[in-house]
Amino acid sequence: MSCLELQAFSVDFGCFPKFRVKKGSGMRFFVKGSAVSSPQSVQDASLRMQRSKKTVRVGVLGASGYTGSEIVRLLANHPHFGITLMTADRKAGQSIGSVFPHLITQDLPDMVAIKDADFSDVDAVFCCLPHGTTQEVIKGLPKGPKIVDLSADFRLRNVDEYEKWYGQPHRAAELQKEAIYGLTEVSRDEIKNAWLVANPGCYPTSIQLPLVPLIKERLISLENIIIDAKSGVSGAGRGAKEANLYTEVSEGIHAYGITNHRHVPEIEQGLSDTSQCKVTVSFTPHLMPMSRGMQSTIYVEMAQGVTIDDLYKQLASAYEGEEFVKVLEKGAVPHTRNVRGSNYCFMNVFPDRIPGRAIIISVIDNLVKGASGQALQNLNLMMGFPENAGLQYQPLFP
Ligand SMILES: NC(=O)C1=CN([C@@H]2O[C@H](COP(=O)(O)OP(=O)(O)OC[C@H]3O[C@@H](n4cnc5c(N)ncnc54)[C@H](OP(=O)(O)O)[C@@H]3O)[C@@H](O)[C@H]2O)C=CC1
Ligand SMILES: CC(=O)N[C@@H](CCC(=O)OP(=O)(O)O)C(=O)O
Repeated sequence: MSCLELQAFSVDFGCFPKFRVKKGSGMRFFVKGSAVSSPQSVQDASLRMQRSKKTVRVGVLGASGYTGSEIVRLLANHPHFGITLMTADRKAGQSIGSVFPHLITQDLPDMVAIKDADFSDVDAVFCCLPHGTTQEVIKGLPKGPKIVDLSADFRLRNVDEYEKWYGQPHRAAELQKEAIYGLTEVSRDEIKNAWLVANPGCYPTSIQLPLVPLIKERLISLENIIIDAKSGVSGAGRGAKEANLYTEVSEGIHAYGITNHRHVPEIEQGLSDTSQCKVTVSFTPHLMPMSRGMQSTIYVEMAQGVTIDDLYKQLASAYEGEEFVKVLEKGAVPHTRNVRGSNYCFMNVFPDRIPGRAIIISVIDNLVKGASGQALQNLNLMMGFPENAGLQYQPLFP
């Protein structure tokens, strides 16, 4: 079968992706990116795709990492998004199943290096790369695909702040102006019209979701906000680091980034935008001996005359009708284990024993609502699909 015949064959089946002959690898047939041995199996795979009715071609950059693989897991049940491109760095050339055996049943293209990626076959991209690398990669992409960037590279509007906190100059300052900060429940309308969304960090997501509605209604003081936050180790990514060895993180917890964690400016940017004046916070993250999960315990002063009931009512009304943010019944304590593997944020507010103060607890799965789940929520909006498409996973328990 010639290339032309192949193309005609693909048009007959009227589905994506088009059959491609992999560059430099001789004549092989590729359907949904995976090598197949004969036109008959091409036909079978094509029919499978047609039956799946997926219409949006998605690229996952950094599929061999934790957030990238979580995107792959979530998209397995997505009604409209199908993966046509996956990239890796050290693991380029490998299949997703060989790098992540829990994904072995996924019929997907092998991962390629970004320099070998064919972006003509994608309508949307999830960029799951380390910050710094991301700016260069996104700057170099062809115009067209919508992009959700999971890294921190486009989150801070002020590029000088980026340089200060990330220790390197911003290398795509012109694109920064076009990026929309993607805290879905807060910026839904802007996200719908964006082409580049900066997905929030995991800590900033768990912190801003409860604080934004309270600050908006001026129910808490903007001073003395104290945040004690805890993260599972997957928050640090899959790359091997001595500090993340089992022996270093098990059977104990420790604080890190005290007074200088790079999520501080992101949290302060979001809270200052809400209040229209400069908000500063005390933020201390901790590493917990668990693979995923995040809790933020936030200590605030209530505004003059405000009661704990006012805070509770405001949170309940702000998130009434929201599928992924739940204010628990009064007195119920949010647990990270109750949101594991899901896109939920559970929160609640408690009176402190010191009059006038309140304690807010917010939990998420750092890899889902804190990263890939929220990223998918955002891309659903950007592509005009229901926000919950592919995200209706119940939490894993135990
Ligand atoms: N983990 C989390 O909970 C959260 C992470 N994030 C952010 O999401 C992004 C991804 O994080 P995560 O998945 O945890 O990270 P991982 O370290 O697990 O994965 C990083 C991915 O990027 C690839 N990669 C690394 N360096 C390069 C490079 N120079 N060029 C091209 N590809 C490269 C890796 O490929 P290979 O493995 O093949 O070398 C891998 O696929 C980061 O910016 C992170 O800060 C955001 C919110 C939460
Ligand atoms: C446990 C752990 O190390 N967590 C990471 C934060 C998670 C994350 O990846 O945040 P960004 O998207 O902003 O990079 C950290 O503290 O740097």
